[in-house]
Amino acid sequence: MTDGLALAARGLGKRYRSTWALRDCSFELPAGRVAALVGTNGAGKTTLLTMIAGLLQPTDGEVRLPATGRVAFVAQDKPLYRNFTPLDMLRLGAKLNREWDQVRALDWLARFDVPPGRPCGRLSGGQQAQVAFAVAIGSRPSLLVLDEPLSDLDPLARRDVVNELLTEVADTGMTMLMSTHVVAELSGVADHLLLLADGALLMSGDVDDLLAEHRVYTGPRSLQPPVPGEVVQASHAGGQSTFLLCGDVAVDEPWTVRPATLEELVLAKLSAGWTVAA
Ligand SMILES: Nc1ncnc2c1ncn2[C@@H]1O[C@H](COP(=O)(O)OP(=O)(O)OP(=O)(O)O)[C@@H](O)[C@H]1O
Repeated sequence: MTDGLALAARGLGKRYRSTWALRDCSFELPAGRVAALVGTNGAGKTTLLTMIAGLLQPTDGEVRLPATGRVAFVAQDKPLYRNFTPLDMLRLGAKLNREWDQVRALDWLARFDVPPGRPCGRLSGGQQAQVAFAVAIGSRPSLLVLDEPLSDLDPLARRDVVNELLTEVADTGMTMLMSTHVVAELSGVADHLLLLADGALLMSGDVDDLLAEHRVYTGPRSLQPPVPGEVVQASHAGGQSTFLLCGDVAVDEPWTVRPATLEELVLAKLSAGWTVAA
């Protein structure tokens, strides 16, 4: 496996009976990145993350991790032992992991005001999520894999958890891969993107590179874009046309050109993916 990678997937696929949940998925994730796995419902996000965590056997292909790589996985339903207290969960984490950072795990519980001695079954959904994060952080992973990590949290807790996770990445050099379908939450958070639709990888790469490759052209209504390039999305309203193109070419008035936002790019790619699949 190439140095500097946190993860490489090659031809990865998973079939449930006759249906492929994920097919021919190949990508590399550089170490130290905050990567977002974005996709529609049923796109195959959980399937992919579970295979990366080693909890699900691929039908095809493989996941490669560095020899010293340690993966922590926080599943979407964040399973905990209901009768265990958060402190019990940390004790269990310390027993089950070769490396364990009790200070970081306790800090996480304290930071989010989780009562350390109350059974997990009597904690709120958001507090239970924080216990799962504390256990994952305590295990000192080189790759932290989070499936819809923010779904149980209120807007303030979402912001705080994202900030704390980014601090962990900066402090420890770990890589983070998190799934979401809330594209608006990614801006300023993710620096790497994996986009899935209908079991296929539509796009992957550094966010800055992907944004640099795409432009939005707006001008008078026209069936064709004003410059050459792959049309990711075209829309026409009134007397005006807008094209999101893969390519960056100067354009003459009355056309204007501007960079695409991450949200525009993701939504355009997902709509195009669905059109192709239909
Ligand atoms: N155990 C299973 N048996 C059969 N089919 C499954 C199983 N798990 C998932 N699938 C199917 O595989 C596809 C991908 O599911 P997956 O849960 O990976 O998607 P997802 O992107 O995580 O979806 P969501 O955003 O709704 O959580 C779906 O069509 C789903 O119905």
